[in-house]
Amino acid sequence: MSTTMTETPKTTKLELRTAYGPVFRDVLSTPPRDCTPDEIPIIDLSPLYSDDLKDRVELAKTIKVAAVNTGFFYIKNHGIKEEVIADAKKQLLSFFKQSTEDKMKVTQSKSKYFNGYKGPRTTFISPGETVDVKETLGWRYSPQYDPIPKPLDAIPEEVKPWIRGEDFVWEGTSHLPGFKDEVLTYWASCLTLSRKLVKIFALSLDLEEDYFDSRTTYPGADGVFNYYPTTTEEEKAKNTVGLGSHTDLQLFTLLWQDMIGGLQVLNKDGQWIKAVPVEGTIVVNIGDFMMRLCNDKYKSTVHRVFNTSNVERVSMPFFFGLNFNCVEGVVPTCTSPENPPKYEPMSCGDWCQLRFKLESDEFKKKHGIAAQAPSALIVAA
Ligand SMILES: O=C(O)CCC(=O)C(=O)O
Ligand SMILES: [Fe+2]
Repeated sequence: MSTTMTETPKTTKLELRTAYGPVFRDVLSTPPRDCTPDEIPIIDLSPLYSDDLKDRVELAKTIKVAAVNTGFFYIKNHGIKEEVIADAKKQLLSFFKQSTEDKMKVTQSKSKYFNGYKGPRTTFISPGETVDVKETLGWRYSPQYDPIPKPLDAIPEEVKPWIRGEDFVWEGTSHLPGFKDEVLTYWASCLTLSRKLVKIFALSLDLEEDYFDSRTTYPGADGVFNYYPTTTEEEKAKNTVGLGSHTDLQLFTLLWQDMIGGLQVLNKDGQWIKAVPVEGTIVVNIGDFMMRLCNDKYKSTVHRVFNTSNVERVSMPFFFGLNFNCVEGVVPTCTSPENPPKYEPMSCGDWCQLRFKLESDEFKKKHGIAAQAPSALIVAA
């Protein structure tokens, strides 16, 4: 006897942290699989550099398709030189290979604005998963390093309180030859590319191409180095994350990842898919603030990292957003009487600050001891 039954796929609830409190997503229990080219396409960015508006509009259409679909895509021919990336990666390794004592010279506890070093297993981005195994070094926007020169005596008063870069990151790494120079060269290249790419995003949302230009003069431009050590057998058995499930906060992220793999993306069906490394590309993903601006038309996609390989993995994300003092709600082309704004205007700076603070407060609450001793291994999560 045979019976036909349609099996409903099993799902679990994934809790995500947002500045407004937890939200939940249904996730299929089927194991992660490689992404298809439709889900995370490789987009040739050459038209970004074309003088012909038609080319740029075509590119905007392609990006729009990816942005409404998974919210993740790879870019090739992006214009950032291979040697700039290689130098940054070399500096990343020279930083993380130091002794804990040397890394702690730039500990994030010295920072007012979440700059600096966070040791392994000291963050906890996803409430329902384990602590994050990764180590991180972060630095934020400083006008003196902007590739578009900014006379420091002409910074508008309303912008000043929102400048988040802090010099202790460069002072505490000055013993590493070429570090500041090569890291900032990479950061400046990411910033230049982002300012070009945001124009394409503007076109894709039927805005004037220069809509975001005046809104990104002193932008959110956070550089991060991530180092994922190998996970122990015990950690693997506990499904320990390199970096737990989260969305990024700003307009979009440029994410350079090495060839080790481990990045996973939650697709529209709630299936985890692997964003397999593609040589010569950078991953782009949409952040929460973009999703707010376009009234959910583009998705801020959940992603996470597992380093289950037997070697270290590194990545270099760059988070790009509006001027932190810029208060912005849903843009005019993304709302109508039938589609009223779902979000109140808010400054990008407040939005980021709210969530960073929430994450660090919750870590301290749940893992108080480890928070005081950042290099400590967490035994019970
Ligand atoms: O390491 C990666 O591939 C992803 C990093 C990431 O998602 C982040 O730092 O926000
Ligand atoms: Fe991320």
